[in-house]
Amino acid sequence: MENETVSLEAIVNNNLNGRDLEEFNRIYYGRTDNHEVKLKESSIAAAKEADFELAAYAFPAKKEQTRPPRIVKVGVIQHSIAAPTDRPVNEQKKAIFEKVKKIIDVAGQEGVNIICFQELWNMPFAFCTREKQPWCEFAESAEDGPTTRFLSELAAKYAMVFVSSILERDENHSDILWNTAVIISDTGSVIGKHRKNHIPRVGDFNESNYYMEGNTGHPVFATRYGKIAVNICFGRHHVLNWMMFGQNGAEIVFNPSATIAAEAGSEYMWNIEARNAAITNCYYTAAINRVGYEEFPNEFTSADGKPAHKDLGLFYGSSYFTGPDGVRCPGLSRTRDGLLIAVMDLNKNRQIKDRRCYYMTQRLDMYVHSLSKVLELDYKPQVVHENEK
Ligand SMILES: NC(=O)NCCC(=O)O
Repeated sequence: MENETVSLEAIVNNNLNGRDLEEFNRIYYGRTDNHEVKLKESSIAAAKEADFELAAYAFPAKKEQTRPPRIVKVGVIQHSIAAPTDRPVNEQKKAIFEKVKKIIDVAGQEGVNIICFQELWNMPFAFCTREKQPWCEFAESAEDGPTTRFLSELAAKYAMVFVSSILERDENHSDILWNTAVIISDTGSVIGKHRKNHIPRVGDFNESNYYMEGNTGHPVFATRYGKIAVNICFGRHHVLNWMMFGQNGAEIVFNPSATIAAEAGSEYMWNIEARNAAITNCYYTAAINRVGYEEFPNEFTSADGKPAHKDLGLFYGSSYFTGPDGVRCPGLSRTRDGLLIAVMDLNKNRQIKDRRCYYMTQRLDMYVHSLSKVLELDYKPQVVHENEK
C-alpha cells in the first residue's frame, strides 16, 4: 500500500498552515481545537511495536448545574486481515484474534470502556466471490461461538463493552446465516444482538447471496456506560435506519463497515453520512471501516464485462467519530491498522437537543401519514403540474 494516499487529513495538513488550516478545520469539520488527549508512553510504545496507529480526542460538553458530566471512553479498531485467504479458516481467524488482541490490550491500559470493530472483523470480506465454501464456515453462534468467547474474557478483564460484528450461524433456526452485531457487556455476558437491516446489491457486494435482511428492528442496548446501537455498514445510506436508533434513545450509534473506494462504497460519501446522522439525530456516531486489500484464491467477475479479478479493491479505513453537534475528530488513515479513542461527554446529546430542537420539530405524525399513503398500491406521487388548478 506504499502508493496509496494516507488520508484526507494528511493532504490538508501537508498543504495548508496557519490561518488557512484553522479556517479549513473550522468551516469543514466544525472544530477550532482537536482536543487531542494525551496517551500513556507505554501505549504509544506498544502501538509502535505492533505497528498500528493510535490517537485520542475529547468531545467535551458544557458544565451543567444538575447533572455531573457523563464521560465515556470509546474506542474503534480498524484492521486488515492477518493471514492469506487460502489458509485454513480457523488459522485465519486465530491470526486476526492475535493481531487484534494487542490493540485491545492497549485500549485496556488506556481505560477504554466500549470498543467497536469493523464489519465482520474476524474474517475476510469474501462475499464478492459468491463462493459458499469455505467462507460460510466462518459463521458461528452469536451467543457462544469462539469470537464471542474470546471477547467475553477480555470484556470481563478490562470491564469493557464490545460491539462485535460477525457472520452468525443461527442453529436454532435451521442453521441460517445472518450479518450480526453481538453486544458483549462489561461483565463478559452477551447483552443482545442486532442483525443488519439493509443488505447491499451493488458492485461486488454480493452479500444477498449469503444472508437476508435482519429481523431484529432497531434495538438500543443499555450498557453500563451508555445506550448504544449499531447501524451495520450499508444501513448508513438509509436515513430512517439511523433515525429509528435515535427514536429508541441511542446515545452512541456505531457503523461497523466494510467498504471500498469504488462507486459501490463511495469514499466521497464516507465522511458525510455518519456525520450527518450525528447531526440530525443528536447522538454520537462512530464509523469504522476495514483496511487493505484482500486477495482471494479464485477469480470472480463483477458482471460488467471487465476482466475477472481476485480482490474487491482497497478497504480505505478512515474510521472517525462525530459528536451530536456535527463536529468530528481527525480520522485514522486509509492504510494502517489503528485504534481511535474518543473521550465523550454524553451530556452533550441533551444539550444539543435542547439547543437545536430537531426532535421537537421533526413532524413524525405528518411523515407517518404520508408514508402510509406511499405504501398503498394505487399511490399517486404528490406532483403538481402547471395546468392543474
Ligand atoms: N458491507 C457493505 O454493506 N458494503 C456495501 C458498500 C457500501 O459501503 O455502500
